Amino acid sequence: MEDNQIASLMDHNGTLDPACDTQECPVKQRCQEQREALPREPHCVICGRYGEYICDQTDEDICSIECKTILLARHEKTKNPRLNPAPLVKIPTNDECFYVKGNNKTDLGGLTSIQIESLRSKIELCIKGTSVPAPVLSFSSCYLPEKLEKNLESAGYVIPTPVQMQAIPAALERRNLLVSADTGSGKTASFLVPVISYCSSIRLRHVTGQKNPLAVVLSPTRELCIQVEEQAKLLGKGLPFKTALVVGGDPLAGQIYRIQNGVELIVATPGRLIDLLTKHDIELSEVSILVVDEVDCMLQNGFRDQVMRIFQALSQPQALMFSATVSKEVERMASSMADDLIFISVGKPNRPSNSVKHIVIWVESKKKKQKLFEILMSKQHYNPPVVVFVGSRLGADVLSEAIFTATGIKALSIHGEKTMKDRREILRQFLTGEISIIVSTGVLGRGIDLLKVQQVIIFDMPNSMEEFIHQVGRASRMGEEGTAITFVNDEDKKLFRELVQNLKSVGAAIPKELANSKYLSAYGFSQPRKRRKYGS
Ligand SMILES: Nc1ncnc2c1ncn2[C@@H]1O[C@H](COP(=O)(O)OP(=O)(O)OP(=O)(O)O)[C@@H](O)[C@H]1O
Repeated sequence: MEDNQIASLMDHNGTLDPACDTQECPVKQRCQEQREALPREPHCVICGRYGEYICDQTDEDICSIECKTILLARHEKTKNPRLNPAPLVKIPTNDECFYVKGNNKTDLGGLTSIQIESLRSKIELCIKGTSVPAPVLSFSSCYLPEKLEKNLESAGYVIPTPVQMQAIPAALERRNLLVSADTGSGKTASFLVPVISYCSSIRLRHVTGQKNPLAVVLSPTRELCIQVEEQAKLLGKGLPFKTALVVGGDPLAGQIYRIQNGVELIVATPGRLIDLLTKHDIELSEVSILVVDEVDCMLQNGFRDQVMRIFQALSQPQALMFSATVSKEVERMASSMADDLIFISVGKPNRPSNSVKHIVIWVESKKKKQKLFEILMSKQHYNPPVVVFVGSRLGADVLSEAIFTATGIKALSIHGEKTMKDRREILRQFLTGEISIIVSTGVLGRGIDLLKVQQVIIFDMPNSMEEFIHQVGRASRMGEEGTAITFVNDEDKKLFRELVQNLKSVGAAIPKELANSKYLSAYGFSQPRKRRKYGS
């Protein structure tokens, strides 16, 4: 090894190697020679192994000369993106043939920095953070395991969506991310692709030993967890990638058994995961990625303490945080949780989806049912399958029965009081077209990919504009057109200001009762003042 290479690597104690005070232990040349990091030890910023050394030029933790070279090349590339990507390295595997460049790094796809900026602006990508990798135009530029690429293709994912173009390469570089993108824009695969890629590459490198979980996805509802786990299974098919679902309602024993038999990913609701960790011996010390889906909801009172407990129980995992609605407050909390965070936002943040046609109807509470029945019986306005959102569990049960009695259309209700078995069965019937109307509380409001939903009816306005945006988002996935019909009256006055702003931003008509409401100005929204002329 060159003297200057040795001199340019420092271990964390300021000596050459922490394992011995003498210079007998040579500096590790190759990343494969380095061991995995133990809890609370530094991680190599390139490959995630034990970050035994500090790079003298960047002050970052690295495990070997090899990773230092990649790190410096990466810095160089950010300064000069025209440089050629490093050559491909083929690594031998068991049943899986997959290629990595360096250590699963993405390349710049030959794009110049001007092209990168122009691409970002075309797909309305807004980035905050340092050394952000370039977006990719295809999944193949990410050097994913071959089988993962095939699975993406089989799932119909031909090209990445805008959020995937930027979030996947950044996550593959093991960066902490906060991502805000429209409902239905493909955020789930934005985190699952890097998770599956990371987990399977670790397993392919270390074929023996205990298979402790390597990644955790936290989601607020059981339905969402089920959906994420199903998508993870689909995309991870044929790879060394097993999943465990940890949610309330399903027997705990089965969940523990599955984890103890070796899984790569746990998809969990926070409460149930804490339950599992406190009462049972589940080893999470190897978890290197924590995904917090619906992060705005997860950092609110109620979930925040649980999420923070899980985060602190892990050893400095890479944090990937996603939602369609990310406020400044969430941005601040996320930055305090994760170092050197990249904030990616796609499109106009915190706005209802543009692909949804909005119809807002002013209707007094006691007339809402009648109005709903009229819509459901009108050939022109009823566009099944439909999700009707209401504010309470009882309301959901009562309304679903009333719909059947008044219109003859079978409707089922779904809410947190129903058993997991019932909730699964109702979703199954809905997805297979056996029933065309679901009346739901907020449980289906977030994330659930009700693929064929054409119409959402917001019967009761939710408590916040964020929830409204998520509920409306169920009507349109991947830019397909859908309709959201919202009932509004004076009982929703607290949301008038934000509602009007949001509706204006997507060009929706505003009912005159809402536009002229005294509560608009009472809650701080007023018409622009006429300019007064001075001096005449
Ligand atoms: N690259 C892609 N090509 C084609 N379809 C895709 C692609 N990525 C995702 N999809 C599909 O788009 C739909 C919406 O994706 P997804 O559920 O991940 O949206 P989301 O952004 O998480 O929405 P929400 O905020 O509502 O949770 C899904 O049916 C998914 O299978």
